[in-house]
Amino acid sequence: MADLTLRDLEVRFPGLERPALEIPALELRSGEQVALTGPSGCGKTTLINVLTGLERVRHGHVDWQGTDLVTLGEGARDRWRAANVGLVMQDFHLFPGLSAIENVLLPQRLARFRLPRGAKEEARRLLKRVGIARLDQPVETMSRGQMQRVAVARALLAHPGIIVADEPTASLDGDAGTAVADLLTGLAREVGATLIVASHDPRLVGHLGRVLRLDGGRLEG
Ligand SMILES: Nc1ncnc2c1ncn2[C@@H]1O[C@H](COP(=O)(O)OP(=O)(O)OP(=O)(O)O)[C@@H](O)[C@H]1O
Repeated sequence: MADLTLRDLEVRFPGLERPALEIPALELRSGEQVALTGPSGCGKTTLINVLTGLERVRHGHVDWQGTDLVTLGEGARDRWRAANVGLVMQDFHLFPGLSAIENVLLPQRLARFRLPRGAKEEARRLLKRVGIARLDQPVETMSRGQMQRVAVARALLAHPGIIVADEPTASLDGDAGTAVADLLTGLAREVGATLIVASHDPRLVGHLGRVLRLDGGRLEG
């Protein structure tokens, strides 16, 4: 579903002497589970933004199964991301005032005129799968671990071939972090999605089949 071929990638930002990212070649197999680690400022978030089409690339190729994100304009990248990528962020990005199930459904509500058939049933199933019992509970009354589990359910609703998480357990304590780490890896495996996780968390990195280390914008090893 989601083979990646990355070539000659170079990302520069104004004010930085060296490229923020410089990766001659990288390949991921469909269904692979990959951790992205490295010291602060090494380029993890930039690489995630490149792989999900959030950051426009001017130099190189970012080819997901024949779709080179470098050739797409912003609108086309947004549509590609909505169809192919489930995102989980460190600080959840949930909407306060909406319930758990409304948060799971929100991206589909915004992307389409009306909810696709079966979306509500799938949202209920996913919330149960991630261990959320009160589907109508307003998210701002939930624990941080519960909030992240709602965000994991939301990321999976459109059945993405690629799941990308940026420090998904960084703001969670012991058991909550372990639960989210187990869910992300277990669910990605269940649906056959490629999983890419930027993380320092050994609870999570230890679960992933492959570890990519960035240092100064370059991959080590
Ligand atoms: N929009 C931008 N403009 C200028 N410099 C940027 C921009 N975004 C990132 N950078 C710089 O690029 C480098 C890589 O940043 P990035 O956020 O990808 O690192 P990171 O590995 O995710 O760090 P952290 O672990 O602290 O989140 C840093 O030197 C950062 O200051």
